[in-house]
Amino acid sequence: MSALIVKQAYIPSMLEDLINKQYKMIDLAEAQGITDNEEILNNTEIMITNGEAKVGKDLIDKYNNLKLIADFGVGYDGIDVNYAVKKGIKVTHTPGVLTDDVADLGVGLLIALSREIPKADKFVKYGKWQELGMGSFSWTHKVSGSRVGIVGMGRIGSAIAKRLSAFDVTIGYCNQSKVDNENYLYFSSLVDLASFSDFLVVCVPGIKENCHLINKNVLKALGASGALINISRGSVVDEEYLTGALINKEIRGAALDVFEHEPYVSDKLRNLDNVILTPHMASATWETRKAMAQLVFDNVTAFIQGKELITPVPECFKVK
Ligand SMILES: NC(=O)c1ccc[n+]([C@@H]2O[C@H](COP(=O)([O-])OP(=O)(O)OC[C@H]3O[C@@H](n4cnc5c(N)ncnc54)[C@H](O)[C@@H]3O)[C@@H](O)[C@H]2O)c1
Ligand SMILES: O=C(O)[C@H](O)[C@H](O)COP(=O)(O)O
Repeated sequence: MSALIVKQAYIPSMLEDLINKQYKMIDLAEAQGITDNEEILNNTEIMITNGEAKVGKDLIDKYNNLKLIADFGVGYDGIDVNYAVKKGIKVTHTPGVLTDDVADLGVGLLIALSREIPKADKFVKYGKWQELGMGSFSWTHKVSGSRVGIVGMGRIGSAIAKRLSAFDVTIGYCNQSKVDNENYLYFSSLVDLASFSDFLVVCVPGIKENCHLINKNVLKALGASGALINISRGSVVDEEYLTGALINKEIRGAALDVFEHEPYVSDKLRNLDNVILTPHMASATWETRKAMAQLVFDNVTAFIQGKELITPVPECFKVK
């Protein structure tokens, strides 16, 4: 008999279909992933979840026979990976297959923010151009040749740097280690990187250590001509301070795909016109979601067949 699988949190139906075709999966997502059913708690070997869903010690301890937690997503900040690994439970995620999409959106947001594309679109659609005439839309800011600071030069950060290099920008970055590219300027201080940057693009994981990494000091250093782009995790940015900084024009603007209390976004932030807000959709294309679903399925299958896992969460860098 195949291993018992629980669906702990939201995953797309294409992944459910893949799993259900071959295995038996119990849907606990609607009950917020919690059950008291002894049979499920004693027999579940595989949990499928997403990286933001809370899979902490208490939940892990409820399962007596859990062997694999398969995360639909590259980020695994919701999962207590250290505790799972201590208990001999393996964790997999979906790195790589979503890198292009997240980088594409990051670059798209940067350009849309700087050239004020959403505002310009509304200006034409709502008849303002016809009403006010030629030259009535205010000038925007240039992207080509600017200075871009990447916070976290991993898979996604590097893909953003590569794309932006075609715009002749100067790339600076902070990372846990220097990368092998002499064209990129390494900064050991995030405040110095922010001072250097016209655009600061956040690409680090939402681990505890990175909570409010982008804080008052960093935003002050970014300054009135600087803009923030965040496509990583909402927890990395002090959203309350950022909102004030945007209101007071301490920074020029922000483009955010992720928020501290998703899906809640404060009225203050939503009402600003120097922000672009998207609903955590950086990896949400049909093509990428299909590849992510397949990778979760392949990891589950490798586990069931006793083969090496395809994309285990790296042992060297765990959420504490
Ligand atoms: N918006 C979305 O839908 C979406 C989609 C995919 C990924 N993400 C987020 O993007 C994150 C990055 O993904 P990735 O595949 O590039 O991961 P990655 O592990 O390849 O890269 C992360 C990089 O951040 C660096 N880093 C970590 N903490 C740092 C710090 N304090 N200062 C400087 N550098 C630091 C690491 O050295 C690493 O190079 C994920 O963890 C996830 O949270 C968001
Ligand atoms: O970490 C990730 O991979 C992303 O945040 C993930 O792709 C987003 O998934 P969602 O929250 O849209 O289900």
